[in-house]
Amino acid sequence: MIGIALLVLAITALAYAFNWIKYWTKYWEKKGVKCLPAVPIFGNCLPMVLNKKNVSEIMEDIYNAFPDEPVAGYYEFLTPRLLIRDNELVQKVLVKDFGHFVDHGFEVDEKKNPLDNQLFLMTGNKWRAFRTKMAPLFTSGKLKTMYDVMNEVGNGLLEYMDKNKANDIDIREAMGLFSMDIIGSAAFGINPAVLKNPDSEFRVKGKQINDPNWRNLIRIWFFFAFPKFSKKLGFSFQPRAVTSYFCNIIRNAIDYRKKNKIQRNDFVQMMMQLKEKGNIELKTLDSTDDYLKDELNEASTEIFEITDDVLMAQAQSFLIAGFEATALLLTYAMLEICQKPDIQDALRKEVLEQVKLNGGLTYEALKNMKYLEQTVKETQRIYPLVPFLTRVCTKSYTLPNGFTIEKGEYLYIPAAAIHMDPTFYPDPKTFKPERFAEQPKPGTFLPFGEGPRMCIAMRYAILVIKYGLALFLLNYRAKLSPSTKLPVKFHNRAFGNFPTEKILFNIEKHNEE
Ligand code: HEM
Repeated sequence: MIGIALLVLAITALAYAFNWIKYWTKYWEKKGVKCLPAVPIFGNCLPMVLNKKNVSEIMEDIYNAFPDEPVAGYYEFLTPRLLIRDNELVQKVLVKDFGHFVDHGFEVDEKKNPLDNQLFLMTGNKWRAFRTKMAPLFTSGKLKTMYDVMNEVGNGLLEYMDKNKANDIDIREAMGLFSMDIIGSAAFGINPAVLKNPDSEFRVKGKQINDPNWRNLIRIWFFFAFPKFSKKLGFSFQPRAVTSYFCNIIRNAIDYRKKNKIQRNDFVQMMMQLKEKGNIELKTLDSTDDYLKDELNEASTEIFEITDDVLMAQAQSFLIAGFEATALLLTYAMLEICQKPDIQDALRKEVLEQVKLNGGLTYEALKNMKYLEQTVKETQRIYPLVPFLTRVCTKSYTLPNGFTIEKGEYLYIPAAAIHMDPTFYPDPKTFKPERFAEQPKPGTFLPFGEGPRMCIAMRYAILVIKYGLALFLLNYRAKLSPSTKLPVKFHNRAFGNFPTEKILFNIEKHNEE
């Protein structure tokens, strides 16, 4: 008898689950939004799970399937997301009508995981208050001060290259070490010196953060696929063991400065100053913050407490963001210029000219390197490290065609697919830095996002990348090692563009040619 009851219960539960899944995989069809067929449970992500396609390719398929639609439907496993296709609509969502799409749409439990209390994951007015206070870290004045420290790390990169020049050099490894030393020294005054000690614990832990192992993959999949459920499960956005290691290092740096009364114009200093204030009052905006100008009208007197935890969350997220993103971009830029000697020559010519005009590889010299800047942009177009932007609708919004995006619906902006659209970038697969001699159309170039929520550290990242490339080109010529497997393949199961194999190159010092 009990057996039969259990069987009936199980069948009923299965029927409910099946109906629920069916309901969700028809979400967009019911709203009249076109989409490619979705598989129960996996939505449109089955090719990613089966290691057949990465997320950029899946989104590109949907983007290309509906060329006349402003939006298309996408299912991230069981979560329906709206893909914004039309570039004018992209611009509205990110900039003009930002007030309807303020948040990134990740669900975190800050009480369980205090380190998730970071700017990228913050929402609403709290985000606005912290963004306003943190933006001044990246003004030209601050970047110039950081640049002096970067120059010291540059010597470390040259020593590393000299030491390894007889062998194949793993570009990602070299650029990863360089990026770590730069962010550690320039923003935190830590000097990890990983270029000298590539096997140090600092480097090993740093590498673990984005390692596409199963544990990391499942945690991140959950965040994207089941945002509310992952919050209930208390998942942390970053691997906890690694983040607590970096928190300890930052805490020690702060204590050391306090004890020895050391002052530096960097991120740690700004954190210490904020902490002394005790809270942030959200009334108006700093004049140095150029991203939030549209929002200036809204005066408010909300007060946000600045706890140790909230500062530590910002600090460790900055440190971690500084490790990998800049390193990968440098890697892909090198990959392209290694294969195109004419571009490499033109870049070196510009670097030499500017160094001569400015009396060295100065901040001003870098600012004037326009072809180098175009090369960085073209690299980001082809290899956007964040292949799609996320938003959640925070206030319902009606499109010109009458379709309404409801509050709480999740949105994706398929940056990688837009970057490969021949309407905006003719011959999109070919690497042509000159195409950026003209400004791209609004809403078509999104490597750092756009609008008030765009990458806060964009100018810092571009500075590091330009500096790393210029310094390298000034001293070395590079070509790909015959051991590098082309075309470079990317991890299908990760949410960023991570190469699956080493990209190796060989270098020659210019004065030795
Ligand atoms: C090449 C390097 C980098 C790339 C390509 C990149 C890209 C991005 C993108 C696409 C976003 C989301 C923008 C949006 O939703 O519109 C973002 C946000 C953010 N990035 Fe970066 N980033 C880079 C480096 C960095 C670095 C070095 C830091 C810290 C030092 C950093 C800190 C942040 C923060 C805090 C946010 C959240 C901003 C907010 O929500 O207000 N990024 N970044």
